[in-house]
Amino acid sequence: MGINFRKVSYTHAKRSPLAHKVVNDITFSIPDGQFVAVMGPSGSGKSTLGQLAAGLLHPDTGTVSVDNIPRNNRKSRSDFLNKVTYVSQYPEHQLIEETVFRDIRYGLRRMKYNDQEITVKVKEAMENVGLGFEQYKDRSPFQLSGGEKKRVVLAGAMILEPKILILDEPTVGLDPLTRMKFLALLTLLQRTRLMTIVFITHNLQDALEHADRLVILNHGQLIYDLKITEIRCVLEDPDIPLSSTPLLRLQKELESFFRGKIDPELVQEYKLLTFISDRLMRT
Ligand SMILES: Nc1ncnc2c1ncn2[C@@H]1O[C@H](COP(=O)(O)OP(=O)(O)OP(=O)(O)O)[C@@H](O)[C@H]1O
Repeated sequence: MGINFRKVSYTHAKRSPLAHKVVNDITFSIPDGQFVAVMGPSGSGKSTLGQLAAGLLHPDTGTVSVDNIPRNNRKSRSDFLNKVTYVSQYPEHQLIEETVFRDIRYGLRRMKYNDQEITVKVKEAMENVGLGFEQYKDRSPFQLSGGEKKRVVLAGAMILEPKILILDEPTVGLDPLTRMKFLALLTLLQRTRLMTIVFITHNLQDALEHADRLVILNHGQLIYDLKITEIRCVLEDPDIPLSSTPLLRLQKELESFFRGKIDPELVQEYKLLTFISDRLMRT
């Protein structure tokens, strides 16, 4: 199940002199519950790939399906769209209501929640992205800063608890603490609710610390598809001038204490943290 791309191509501005193929013959799958980081140079087609995965764009050739439901089937399109939530890198494209509260609850309107339940959910979603409920609920989302707008949109996406969450550069504009908390929340959602996360980013450290897999695009083609554990070996090669992330440095430190006991899989943050807490409990 999960997301499936089969020989997918997409051209923006078709039938115009500016037409160019932005996604070129991509085939790949994302299983349920995987956290995939998508990286690549500016203009390489990451957002377009994200919008194709979310069903917002229709491929020129090839098929995109979610849980075996194809995007191009009229009858099943709403089933496809209900499974996926996309958060644009431009939050103003997704703000619609007059207050923060109403904007965040917008997606819940067709679900069967009473007012009290909605308030609890909105409050929790706002707190998860560092927006104080009382401070922000009645403000206009259009009069917030860029980072605050982004947090409103993220809260509105996460409140829906979609099966698949596609985030286009979600941490840009967030302060470091909110960014860390937000990424930890994503990891928690992935683990506890088996949410599939597609995380488009320019931040290698975020990808290394939170994703299971890194997909790299260039000129609309998928040029690398790597497990994060494989990348770690490269980062540790002294001949390659890449500095290790804090997580990798911490792991190295631990290896000196627990020689031979650190599994390479522990590079995934939650596993490393579980390992550390287990050890602390026993000492
Ligand atoms: N609506 C559009 N009409 C025409 N061209 C577009 C449109 N949207 C994107 N493009 C072009 O398609 C190419 C890929 O854009 P896309 O936004 O997918 O790249 P990206 O990898 O996400 O870039 P960035 O990292 O800068 O956000 C770019 O050359 C862009 O100019």
